[in-house]
Amino acid sequence: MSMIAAFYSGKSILITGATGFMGKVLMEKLLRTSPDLKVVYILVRPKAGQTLQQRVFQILNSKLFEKVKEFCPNVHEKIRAVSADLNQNDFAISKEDLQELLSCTNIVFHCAATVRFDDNLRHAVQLNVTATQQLLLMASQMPKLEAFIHISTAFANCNLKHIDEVIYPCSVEPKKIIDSMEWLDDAIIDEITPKLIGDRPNTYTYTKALGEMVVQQESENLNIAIVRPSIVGATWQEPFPGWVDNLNGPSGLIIAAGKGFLRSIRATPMAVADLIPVDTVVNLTLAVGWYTAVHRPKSTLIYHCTSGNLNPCNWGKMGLQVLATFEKVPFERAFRRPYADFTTNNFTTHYWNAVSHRAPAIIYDFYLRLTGRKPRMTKLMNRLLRTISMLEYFINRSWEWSTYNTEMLMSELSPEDQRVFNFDVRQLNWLEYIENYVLGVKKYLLKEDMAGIPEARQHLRRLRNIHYLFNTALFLIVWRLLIARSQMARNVWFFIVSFCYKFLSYFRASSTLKA
Ligand SMILES: CCCCCCCCCCCCCCCCCCCCCCCCCCCCCC(=O)SCCNC(=O)CCNC(=O)[C@H](O)C(C)(C)COP(=O)(O)OP(=O)(O)OC[C@H]1O[C@@H](n2cnc3c(N)ncnc32)[C@H](O)[C@@H]1OP(=O)(O)O
Ligand SMILES: NC(=O)C1=CN([C@@H]2O[C@H](COP(=O)(O)OP(=O)(O)OC[C@H]3O[C@@H](n4cnc5c(N)ncnc54)[C@H](OP(=O)(O)O)[C@@H]3O)[C@@H](O)[C@H]2O)C=CC1
Repeated sequence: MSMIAAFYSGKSILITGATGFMGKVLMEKLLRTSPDLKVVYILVRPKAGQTLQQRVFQILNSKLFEKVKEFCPNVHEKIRAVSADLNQNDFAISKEDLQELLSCTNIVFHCAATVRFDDNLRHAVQLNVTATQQLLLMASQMPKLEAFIHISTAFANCNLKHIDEVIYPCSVEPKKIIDSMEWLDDAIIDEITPKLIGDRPNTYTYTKALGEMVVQQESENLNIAIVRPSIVGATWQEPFPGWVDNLNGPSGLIIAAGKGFLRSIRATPMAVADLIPVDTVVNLTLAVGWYTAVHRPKSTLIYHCTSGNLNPCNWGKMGLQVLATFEKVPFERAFRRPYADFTTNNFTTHYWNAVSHRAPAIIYDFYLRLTGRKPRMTKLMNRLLRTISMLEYFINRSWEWSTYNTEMLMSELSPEDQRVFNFDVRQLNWLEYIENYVLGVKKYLLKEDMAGIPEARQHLRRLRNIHYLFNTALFLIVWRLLIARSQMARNVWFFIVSFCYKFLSYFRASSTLKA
């Protein structure tokens, strides 16, 4: 019997961010391994014309939750969606709901965040810092609370090269930042943002670091732990391999490369790609919840959920495996044949952006215009290049994260728990994982059917022929222009023609002699 699964039985668990990528997998695993848990409260905001119930219904009826229904047939009854907006005062939770949450919750998993790299500081602070502070305040009023688990990111301190499982202070106190967001206007906030974030690349990593400081300040009153995942990718094993449902991290780039939009990227092939499967993160998080509640460590423990120091793999190897998988399972209706390469300096990056990204987009838009359709490729390409420029920071550097606490926790688990809540990334076979990841992107993100593979291959053959035809035509045009204008080009041309003629004559004569 798994001790961790048994621990969650009969418990009331509060999850924020349960509609997000990680939150869904966390909820699924909890319900599958501890079907006897009392209730999972999830804080959800109504969104895009959908009511709360519709959002939850959609999640519980998705492919991800198919397996859980075998173990927990009454899964709908176990989930209690509470209307809440973390951007609002007191989360805009009704009095009755708040009362229930305060009096019943045993464990809190705080996953909600804005993970956008381009968010303005005000919004990022509101969600990643102020909301965390408010949630901690709520937690301090929960008499039955056993543990509060905060999900941060391994990149919160990406301005450092070696990162330990400790909280590093930011130069300005979170309280001061929170206060200043209330009275500063947007223009001033935009102006001071670069100064505040300093050598971090974006508001996301900065506000996650501030969020950790807020957690630390509350750690005397509460039993808290922090989990810091690195780049979270598709599932490795559970509930099935390759599940992914958003474009964050590598997923969007896999689509862009598979559809032939992304042809080159400024990345360091030898840099460590610190990817971590989402089910590994969830297993560690649940184990941390158990350990924090049962063993009540004296100080707030931070757990790095990273792969680099235990089972490193670099971007070069991953990129090659992504391309190899496209050969086996091509994506449908590609714009160009998938091929992508790394560039390593400014000049080659600009050159390939112009030649491989912008020029084909302009030509295609010209073709769309000619055929009476609305041009869209240049806009899409500009967006892709903007996205890449924001991810570049993370694919051109390597970090070292120590994992003492994570390894200590692994050794504390029973063999059964090590199996059921496996977060030992040393067992991960990267090539197999990446292949499943690409397949998962095709199936669950692009919703493409495997039956369409022959047609996708046929389409790629057509693209190859168009490519050859285009290159030949381009060569002939350039050559014709050169011959018309340059004596040297004419001389080279006559030399080649006479050489070919002599070669053919010799070949014909020798075959006549042999005959
Ligand atoms: C298995 C990995 C191997 C790599 C495979 C890559 C391709 C293989 C090619 C072959 C080999 C050659 C090269 C290989 C090189 C390796 C490349 C590695 C890439 C991996 C990089 C990952 C780095 C991530 C680092 C994360 C560190 C921190 C981790 C965290 O803690 S947080 C989680 C991460 N957060 C994010 O990823 C958020 C990023 N997104 C944003 O900030 C925003 O969405 C935005 C990118 C700024 C865009 O904002 P916009 O307002 O412009 O638009 P919007 O969000 O509304 O979306 C617009 C359209 O763009 C689509 N889109 C959104 N996000 C992405 C994305 N990440 N990639 C691509 N496209 C994206 C979106 O869907 C919209 O589309 P539309 O609806 O059609 O318009
Ligand atoms: N994905 C990654 O690569 C990594 C993620 N992390 C961390 O993991 C955690 C989860 O990330 P992930 O699942 O990928 O992120 P997602 O963007 O997929 O999910 C974010 C969640 O937060 C919720 N949320 C956002 N704003 C509000 C709001 N105002 N009120 C209520 N809920 C809100 C979203 O709800 P809604 O559905 O309504 O938008 C969603 O459920 C975050 O703390 C992130 O920092 C750490 C390292 C890497």
